[in-house]
Amino acid sequence: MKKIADDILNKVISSRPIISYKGSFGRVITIGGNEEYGGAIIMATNAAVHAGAGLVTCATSKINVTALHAQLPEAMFIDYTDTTKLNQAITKSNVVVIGPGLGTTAQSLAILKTTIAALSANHFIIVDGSAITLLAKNRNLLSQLKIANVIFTPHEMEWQRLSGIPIPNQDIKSNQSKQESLSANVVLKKYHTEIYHTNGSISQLSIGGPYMSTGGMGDTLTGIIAAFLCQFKQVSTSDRIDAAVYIHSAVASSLATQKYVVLPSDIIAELQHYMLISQKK
Ligand SMILES: NC(=O)C1=CN([C@@H]2O[C@H](COP(=O)(O)OP(=O)(O)OC[C@H]3O[C@@H](n4cnc5c(N)ncnc54)[C@H](OP(=O)(O)O)[C@@H]3O)[C@@H](O)[C@H]2O)[C@@H](O)CC1
Ligand SMILES: Nc1ncnc2c1ncn2[C@@H]1O[C@H](COP(=O)(O)OP(=O)(O)O)[C@@H](O)[C@H]1O
Ligand SMILES: [Mg+2]
Repeated sequence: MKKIADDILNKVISSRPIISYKGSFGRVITIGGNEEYGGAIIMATNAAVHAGAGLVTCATSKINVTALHAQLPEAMFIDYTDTTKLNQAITKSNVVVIGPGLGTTAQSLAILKTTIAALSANHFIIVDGSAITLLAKNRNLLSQLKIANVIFTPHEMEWQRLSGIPIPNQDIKSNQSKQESLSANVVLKKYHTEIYHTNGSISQLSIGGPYMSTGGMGDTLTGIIAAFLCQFKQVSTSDRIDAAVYIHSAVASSLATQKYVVLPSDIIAELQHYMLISQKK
Protein backbone atom coordinates (compact mmCIF):
# COMPACT_ATOMS: atom_id res chain seq x y z
CA MET A 1 0.00 0.00 0.00
CA LYS A 2 1.40 3.34 -1.12
CA LYS A 3 1.13 6.38 1.19
CA ILE A 4 0.02 9.40 -0.83
CA ALA A 5 2.67 12.11 -0.58
CA ASP A 6 2.43 15.86 -1.08
CA ASP A 7 4.09 15.68 -4.51
CA ILE A 8 0.91 14.13 -5.96
CA LEU A 9 -0.53 17.66 -6.19
CA ASN A 10 2.40 19.00 -8.17
CA LYS A 11 2.17 15.97 -10.45
CA VAL A 12 -1.56 16.31 -11.17
CA ILE A 13 -2.44 20.02 -11.00
CA SER A 14 -1.09 21.63 -14.15
CA SER A 15 -1.27 25.25 -15.26
CA ARG A 16 -4.15 25.92 -17.63
CA PRO A 17 -3.41 26.08 -21.35
CA ILE A 18 -3.77 29.63 -22.68
CA ILE A 19 -5.88 28.49 -25.61
CA SER A 20 -8.84 27.09 -23.73
CA TYR A 21 -12.45 27.72 -22.78
CA LYS A 22 -14.84 26.40 -20.13
CA GLY A 23 -15.44 23.22 -22.14
CA SER A 24 -11.72 22.41 -21.91
CA PHE A 25 -12.11 21.78 -18.17
CA GLY A 26 -14.98 19.36 -18.33
CA ARG A 27 -18.65 19.10 -17.54
CA VAL A 28 -19.94 17.72 -14.24
CA ILE A 29 -23.48 16.85 -13.24
CA THR A 30 -24.26 16.43 -9.55
CA ILE A 31 -27.44 14.49 -8.73
CA GLY A 32 -28.98 14.43 -5.26
CA GLY A 33 -30.36 16.72 -2.58
CA ASN A 34 -33.93 15.84 -1.66
CA GLU A 35 -36.23 18.04 0.47
CA GLU A 36 -34.24 17.21 3.66
CA TYR A 37 -30.67 17.10 2.39
CA GLY A 38 -30.33 19.97 -0.08
CA GLY A 39 -27.12 21.09 1.63
CA ALA A 40 -25.33 17.88 0.64
CA ILE A 41 -25.70 18.37 -3.11
CA ILE A 42 -25.04 22.12 -2.83
CA MET A 43 -21.71 21.36 -1.11
CA ALA A 44 -20.78 18.76 -3.75
CA THR A 45 -21.65 21.21 -6.54
CA ASN A 46 -19.83 24.09 -4.87
CA ALA A 47 -16.72 21.94 -4.41
CA ALA A 48 -16.75 20.91 -8.09
CA VAL A 49 -16.95 24.56 -9.21
CA HIS A 50 -14.23 25.71 -6.79
CA ALA A 51 -11.94 22.81 -7.76
CA GLY A 52 -12.09 23.98 -11.38
CA ALA A 53 -14.70 22.01 -13.33
CA GLY A 54 -15.59 24.07 -16.40
CA LEU A 55 -19.36 23.66 -16.33
CA VAL A 56 -21.40 22.23 -13.48
CA THR A 57 -25.08 21.34 -13.47
CA CYS A 58 -26.92 20.40 -10.29
CA ALA A 59 -29.89 18.04 -10.68
CA THR A 60 -31.84 18.30 -7.46
CA SER A 61 -35.27 18.86 -5.93
CA LYS A 62 -36.93 22.06 -7.12
CA ILE A 63 -37.06 23.18 -3.51
CA ASN A 64 -33.26 23.66 -3.52
CA VAL A 65 -32.88 25.94 -6.52
CA THR A 66 -33.03 29.28 -4.69
CA ALA A 67 -30.54 28.16 -2.06
CA LEU A 68 -28.25 26.79 -4.75
CA HIS A 69 -28.27 29.97 -6.81
CA ALA A 70 -27.99 32.24 -3.78
CA GLN A 71 -24.68 30.53 -2.95
CA LEU A 72 -23.48 29.52 -6.37
CA PRO A 73 -24.84 31.34 -9.44
CA GLU A 74 -22.12 29.57 -11.46
CA ALA A 75 -24.05 26.30 -11.28
CA MET A 76 -26.87 25.38 -13.64
CA PHE A 77 -29.99 23.69 -12.29
CA ILE A 78 -32.35 20.98 -13.45
CA ASP A 79 -35.24 19.38 -11.62
CA TYR A 80 -34.07 15.83 -10.96
CA THR A 81 -37.56 14.44 -11.55
CA ASP A 82 -37.53 15.72 -15.15
CA THR A 83 -36.34 12.50 -16.77
CA THR A 84 -35.87 13.97 -20.24
CA LYS A 85 -33.70 16.85 -19.03
CA LEU A 86 -31.78 14.59 -16.67
CA ASN A 87 -30.99 12.20 -19.52
CA GLN A 88 -29.84 15.01 -21.81
CA ALA A 89 -27.66 16.60 -19.13
CA ILE A 90 -26.01 13.26 -18.25
CA THR A 91 -25.29 12.58 -21.91
CA LYS A 92 -23.48 15.95 -22.20
CA SER A 93 -21.43 15.45 -19.00
CA ASN A 94 -18.02 13.88 -18.55
CA VAL A 95 -18.43 13.18 -14.84
CA VAL A 96 -21.58 12.27 -12.92
CA VAL A 97 -21.81 12.55 -9.13
CA ILE A 98 -24.80 10.75 -7.66
CA GLY A 99 -25.89 10.29 -4.07
CA PRO A 100 -25.17 13.24 -1.78
CA GLY A 101 -28.50 13.84 -0.03
CA LEU A 102 -30.41 11.79 -2.63
CA GLY A 103 -32.33 9.84 0.03
CA THR A 104 -33.53 6.27 -0.21
CA THR A 105 -37.19 6.62 -1.23
CA ALA A 106 -38.87 5.14 -4.32
CA GLN A 107 -38.29 8.48 -6.04
CA SER A 108 -34.56 8.37 -5.16
CA LEU A 109 -34.33 4.88 -6.64
CA ALA A 110 -36.11 5.98 -9.82
CA ILE A 111 -33.58 8.83 -10.26
CA LEU A 112 -30.71 6.39 -9.72
CA LYS A 113 -32.16 4.03 -12.35
CA THR A 114 -32.59 6.86 -14.89
CA THR A 115 -29.00 7.91 -14.25
CA ILE A 116 -27.54 4.45 -14.69
CA ALA A 117 -29.52 3.90 -17.90
CA ALA A 118 -28.04 7.12 -19.36
CA LEU A 119 -24.38 6.13 -18.76
CA SER A 120 -21.87 5.27 -21.45
CA ALA A 121 -18.31 3.95 -21.46
CA ASN A 122 -17.00 7.54 -21.66
CA HIS A 123 -18.48 8.56 -18.33
CA PHE A 124 -16.94 8.67 -14.91
CA ILE A 125 -19.55 8.17 -12.19
CA ILE A 126 -18.88 8.91 -8.53
CA VAL A 127 -21.35 7.00 -6.40
CA ASP A 128 -21.69 8.36 -2.87
CA GLY A 129 -23.97 8.50 0.16
CA SER A 130 -27.57 7.45 -0.44
CA ALA A 131 -26.75 6.04 -3.90
CA ILE A 132 -24.43 3.49 -2.27
CA THR A 133 -27.12 2.54 0.22
CA LEU A 134 -29.66 2.18 -2.61
CA LEU A 135 -27.30 0.01 -4.69
CA ALA A 136 -26.63 -2.22 -1.69
CA LYS A 137 -30.38 -2.90 -1.57
CA ASN A 138 -30.86 -3.12 -5.36
CA ARG A 139 -27.88 -5.22 -6.38
CA ASN A 140 -29.27 -5.98 -9.84
CA LEU A 141 -28.27 -2.41 -10.80
CA LEU A 142 -24.59 -3.05 -10.07
CA SER A 143 -23.88 -4.87 -13.33
CA GLN A 144 -25.44 -2.05 -15.44
CA LEU A 145 -23.26 0.49 -13.65
CA LYS A 146 -20.13 -1.29 -14.89
CA ILE A 147 -20.52 0.22 -18.35
CA ALA A 148 -18.98 3.45 -16.95
CA ASN A 149 -15.79 4.17 -14.99
CA VAL A 150 -17.06 3.89 -11.44
CA ILE A 151 -15.74 5.42 -8.24
CA PHE A 152 -17.52 4.46 -5.01
CA THR A 153 -16.84 6.80 -2.06
CA PRO A 154 -18.31 4.98 0.97
CA HIS A 155 -17.77 5.67 4.65
CA GLU A 156 -17.28 2.50 6.66
CA MET A 157 -21.00 1.82 7.21
CA GLU A 158 -21.81 2.42 3.54
CA TRP A 159 -18.98 0.03 2.65
CA GLN A 160 -20.42 -2.54 5.07
CA ARG A 161 -23.77 -2.24 3.29
CA LEU A 162 -22.29 -2.48 -0.21
CA SER A 163 -19.56 -5.05 0.38
CA GLY A 164 -21.21 -7.12 3.09
CA ILE A 165 -17.97 -6.88 5.11
CA PRO A 166 -18.70 -5.85 8.72
CA ILE A 167 -16.71 -2.77 9.81
CA PRO A 168 -14.38 -4.66 12.19
CA ASN A 169 -13.47 -7.10 9.37
CA GLN A 170 -12.70 -4.45 6.73
CA ASP A 171 -9.09 -5.46 6.16
CA ILE A 172 -7.10 -4.77 3.02
CA LYS A 173 -7.41 -8.24 1.53
CA SER A 174 -11.20 -8.47 1.97
CA ASN A 175 -11.72 -4.92 0.76
CA GLN A 176 -9.62 -5.42 -2.36
CA SER A 177 -11.30 -8.66 -3.24
CA LYS A 178 -14.74 -6.99 -3.03
CA GLN A 179 -13.51 -3.94 -4.97
CA GLU A 180 -12.30 -6.23 -7.76
CA SER A 181 -15.67 -7.93 -8.00
CA LEU A 182 -17.33 -4.51 -8.29
CA SER A 183 -14.92 -3.54 -11.15
CA ALA A 184 -14.79 -0.08 -9.59
CA ASN A 185 -12.44 2.23 -7.74
CA VAL A 186 -13.28 2.39 -4.04
CA VAL A 187 -12.40 5.35 -1.82
CA LEU A 188 -12.98 3.93 1.67
CA LYS A 189 -13.31 7.08 3.79
CA LYS A 190 -12.12 7.07 7.37
CA TYR A 191 -9.13 8.24 9.43
CA HIS A 192 -6.39 7.51 6.88
CA THR A 193 -8.69 6.82 3.94
CA GLU A 194 -7.79 3.86 1.72
CA ILE A 195 -8.19 3.94 -2.06
CA TYR A 196 -8.54 0.69 -3.99
CA HIS A 197 -7.91 1.36 -7.68
CA THR A 198 -9.07 -0.68 -10.66
CA ASN A 199 -5.42 -0.88 -11.79
CA GLY A 200 -4.71 -3.04 -8.71
CA SER A 201 -2.84 -0.39 -6.72
CA ILE A 202 -3.87 0.70 -3.24
CA SER A 203 -3.13 4.15 -1.84
CA GLN A 204 -3.57 5.51 1.65
CA LEU A 205 -3.85 8.99 3.13
CA SER A 206 -1.63 9.79 6.07
CA ILE A 207 -3.06 13.27 6.68
CA GLY A 208 -6.44 14.53 7.91
CA GLY A 209 -8.00 14.27 11.34
CA PRO A 210 -10.99 14.73 13.64
CA TYR A 211 -11.31 18.44 12.79
CA MET A 212 -12.93 17.02 9.61
CA SER A 213 -15.72 15.16 11.40
CA THR A 214 -18.59 17.44 10.29
CA GLY A 215 -21.64 16.56 8.14
CA GLY A 216 -21.00 17.42 4.50
CA MET A 217 -17.28 16.63 4.54
CA GLY A 218 -17.73 13.60 2.26
CA ASP A 219 -20.21 15.42 0.02
CA THR A 220 -17.51 18.03 -0.55
CA LEU A 221 -14.94 15.37 -1.43
CA THR A 222 -17.17 14.04 -4.23
CA GLY A 223 -17.17 17.45 -5.94
CA ILE A 224 -13.38 17.71 -5.73
CA ILE A 225 -12.91 14.22 -7.20
CA ALA A 226 -15.32 15.12 -10.03
CA ALA A 227 -13.43 18.31 -10.89
CA PHE A 228 -10.04 16.55 -10.83
CA LEU A 229 -11.31 13.73 -13.06
CA CYS A 230 -12.65 16.06 -15.72
CA GLN A 231 -9.70 18.47 -15.80
CA PHE A 232 -6.39 16.68 -15.41
CA LYS A 233 -6.58 14.21 -18.28
CA GLN A 234 -2.80 14.20 -18.79
CA VAL A 235 -2.36 11.94 -15.74
CA SER A 236 -3.83 8.55 -14.84
CA THR A 237 -7.25 8.14 -13.27
CA SER A 238 -5.62 6.75 -10.13
CA ASP A 239 -3.40 9.83 -9.75
CA ARG A 240 -6.37 12.16 -10.28
CA ILE A 241 -8.36 10.38 -7.57
CA ASP A 242 -5.40 10.29 -5.16
CA ALA A 243 -4.71 14.00 -5.69
CA ALA A 244 -8.36 14.93 -5.06
CA VAL A 245 -8.52 12.87 -1.87
CA TYR A 246 -5.18 14.32 -0.76
CA ILE A 247 -6.04 18.00 -1.36
CA HIS A 248 -9.32 17.66 0.57
CA SER A 249 -7.44 16.64 3.72
CA ALA A 250 -4.40 18.84 3.03
CA VAL A 251 -6.58 21.96 2.94
CA ALA A 252 -8.38 20.78 6.08
CA SER A 253 -5.17 20.14 7.99
CA SER A 254 -3.76 23.49 6.92
CA LEU A 255 -6.93 25.29 8.12
CA ALA A 256 -6.89 23.25 11.35
CA THR A 257 -3.79 25.15 12.47
CA GLN A 258 -6.14 28.15 12.88
CA LYS A 259 -9.52 26.53 13.55
CA TYR A 260 -10.75 23.93 16.08
CA VAL A 261 -13.13 22.43 13.52
CA VAL A 262 -12.88 22.86 9.77
CA LEU A 263 -16.19 23.15 7.90
CA PRO A 264 -16.75 21.76 4.41
CA SER A 265 -17.48 25.35 3.31
CA ASP A 266 -14.07 26.46 4.68
CA ILE A 267 -12.38 23.84 2.50
CA ILE A 268 -14.39 24.88 -0.55
CA ALA A 269 -13.43 28.54 -0.08
CA GLU A 270 -9.71 27.67 0.22
CA LEU A 271 -9.48 25.29 -2.76
CA GLN A 272 -8.74 27.90 -5.45
CA HIS A 273 -5.79 29.29 -3.49
CA TYR A 274 -4.44 25.87 -2.50
CA MET A 275 -4.59 24.63 -6.09
CA LEU A 276 -2.73 27.73 -7.29
CA ILE A 277 0.17 27.23 -4.89
CA SER A 278 0.26 23.47 -5.51
CA GLN A 279 0.33 23.50 -9.31
CA LYS A 280 3.20 22.29 -11.49
CA LYS A 281 5.52 25.20 -12.21
N1 LIG B 1 -26.26 18.90 5.04
C1 LIG B 1 -26.75 17.80 4.44
O1 LIG B 1 -27.68 17.87 3.65
C2 LIG B 1 -26.13 16.49 4.75
C3 LIG B 1 -26.64 15.35 4.14
N2 LIG B 1 -26.04 14.15 4.24
C4 LIG B 1 -26.59 13.05 3.44
O2 LIG B 1 -27.34 12.24 4.27
C5 LIG B 1 -27.52 10.97 3.68
C6 LIG B 1 -27.25 9.89 4.70
O3 LIG B 1 -25.85 9.83 4.98
P1 LIG B 1 -25.27 9.56 6.42
O4 LIG B 1 -23.86 9.19 6.27
O5 LIG B 1 -25.54 10.76 7.29
O6 LIG B 1 -26.17 8.39 6.99
P2 LIG B 1 -26.06 6.79 6.83
O7 LIG B 1 -25.75 6.34 5.49
O8 LIG B 1 -27.27 6.19 7.44
O9 LIG B 1 -24.80 6.44 7.77
C7 LIG B 1 -24.84 6.75 9.13
C8 LIG B 1 -24.93 5.45 9.96
O10 LIG B 1 -23.69 4.75 9.78
C9 LIG B 1 -23.04 4.63 11.03
N3 LIG B 1 -21.59 4.71 10.83
C10 LIG B 1 -20.67 3.79 11.22
N4 LIG B 1 -19.45 4.14 10.86
C11 LIG B 1 -19.57 5.32 10.25
C12 LIG B 1 -18.62 6.18 9.65
N5 LIG B 1 -17.32 5.91 9.61
N6 LIG B 1 -19.06 7.32 9.08
C13 LIG B 1 -20.37 7.63 9.11
N7 LIG B 1 -21.34 6.83 9.66
C14 LIG B 1 -20.91 5.69 10.23
C15 LIG B 1 -23.62 5.73 11.88
O11 LIG B 1 -23.42 5.36 13.20
P3 LIG B 1 -23.78 6.33 14.47
O12 LIG B 1 -23.50 7.74 13.99
O13 LIG B 1 -25.21 6.10 14.69
O14 LIG B 1 -22.88 5.88 15.52
C16 LIG B 1 -25.06 5.74 11.43
O15 LIG B 1 -25.78 4.67 12.05
C17 LIG B 1 -26.52 10.91 2.51
O16 LIG B 1 -27.21 11.11 1.30
C18 LIG B 1 -25.62 12.06 2.80
O17 LIG B 1 -25.05 12.57 1.60
C19 LIG B 1 -24.87 13.97 5.06
O18 LIG B 1 -23.80 14.05 4.18
C20 LIG B 1 -24.77 15.02 6.16
C21 LIG B 1 -24.96 16.41 5.65
N1 LIG C 1 -11.43 11.72 12.29
C1 LIG C 1 -11.25 11.87 10.98
N2 LIG C 1 -10.01 11.78 10.45
C2 LIG C 1 -9.80 11.93 9.14
N3 LIG C 1 -10.78 12.16 8.24
C3 LIG C 1 -12.03 12.24 8.71
C4 LIG C 1 -12.33 12.12 10.09
N4 LIG C 1 -13.67 12.27 10.24
C5 LIG C 1 -14.18 12.49 9.01
N5 LIG C 1 -13.19 12.46 8.10
C6 LIG C 1 -13.34 12.61 6.63
O1 LIG C 1 -14.53 13.33 6.35
C7 LIG C 1 -15.28 12.71 5.30
C8 LIG C 1 -16.60 12.17 5.86
O2 LIG C 1 -17.35 11.59 4.82
P1 LIG C 1 -18.89 11.21 5.04
O3 LIG C 1 -19.06 10.42 6.27
O4 LIG C 1 -19.38 10.66 3.77
O5 LIG C 1 -19.51 12.68 5.29
P2 LIG C 1 -20.89 13.33 4.82
O6 LIG C 1 -21.75 12.23 4.26
O7 LIG C 1 -21.47 13.92 6.06
O8 LIG C 1 -20.56 14.35 3.80
C9 LIG C 1 -14.35 11.61 4.75
O9 LIG C 1 -13.54 12.12 3.73
C10 LIG C 1 -13.52 11.25 5.97
O10 LIG C 1 -12.29 10.67 5.63
MG1 LIG D 1 -21.31 10.79 2.98
